[in-house]
Amino acid sequence: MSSVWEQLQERLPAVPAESWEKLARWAELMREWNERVNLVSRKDIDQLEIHHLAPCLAVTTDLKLMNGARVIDVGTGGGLPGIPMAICYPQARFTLVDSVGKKIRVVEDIAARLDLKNVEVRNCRVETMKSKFDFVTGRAVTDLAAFINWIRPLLNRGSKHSLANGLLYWRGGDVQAEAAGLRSRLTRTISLEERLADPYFESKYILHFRTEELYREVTEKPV
Ligand SMILES: C[S@@+](CC[C@H](N)C(=O)[O-])C[C@H]1O[C@@H](n2cnc3c(N)ncnc32)[C@H](O)[C@@H]1O
Repeated sequence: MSSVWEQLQERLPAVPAESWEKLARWAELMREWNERVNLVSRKDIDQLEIHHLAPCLAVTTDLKLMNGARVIDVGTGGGLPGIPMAICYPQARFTLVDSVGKKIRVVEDIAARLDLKNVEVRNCRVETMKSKFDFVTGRAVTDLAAFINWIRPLLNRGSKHSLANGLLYWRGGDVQAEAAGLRSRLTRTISLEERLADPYFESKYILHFRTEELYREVTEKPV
């Protein structure tokens, strides 16, 4: 049977070949830190590569970034999806934000030990951030309506990358029902089950909303 890394490489052909070595080193550092700080649930750490890394890497199939793209990972926790994305997109600049200092110090250490020069970390609540970004990413932070209200002011409009500037949110469950309760319309729904050819990811998605859609949450009156 092929190793977990061979499986990932087969399923994720858009991950640059030169990224895999750093991704393997990242997994070692995550396991080392997870002994001390709860970044990934202890019972799930054996499945780190499949359950946590693979869904973050799945975005590489759809998202191609131009040089100098700016991405903010909000509620990054132990650095997901921010660190794996920073490894795969060295041409882009990543800001990783979390309100919990203990987690941010881990992310800082991991980024330094991986020599990721395109990563900046911030220990703050996202609502206090002022800079502008092409993309916001988030995974398992809060419900979509609240998240959209926090992050909308951080987004630039534009469409020079393969996806229009906007929000990429990793979400499981009945996302169509949740999205139906929003005024922002989904721009694209990426099925992780399809991208990763694995039934474990049934009902798990990466949701893309272009920036303009997020303004519907505040500018349109309810019908
Ligand atoms: C469930 S964890 C998910 C962490 C990571 N994204 C992952 O997928 O493993 C949610 C994280 O969001 C952070 N968070 C929640 N609200 C936040 C806010 N307003 N600003 C910054 N971080 C926040 C929490 O501190 C926590 O680390």
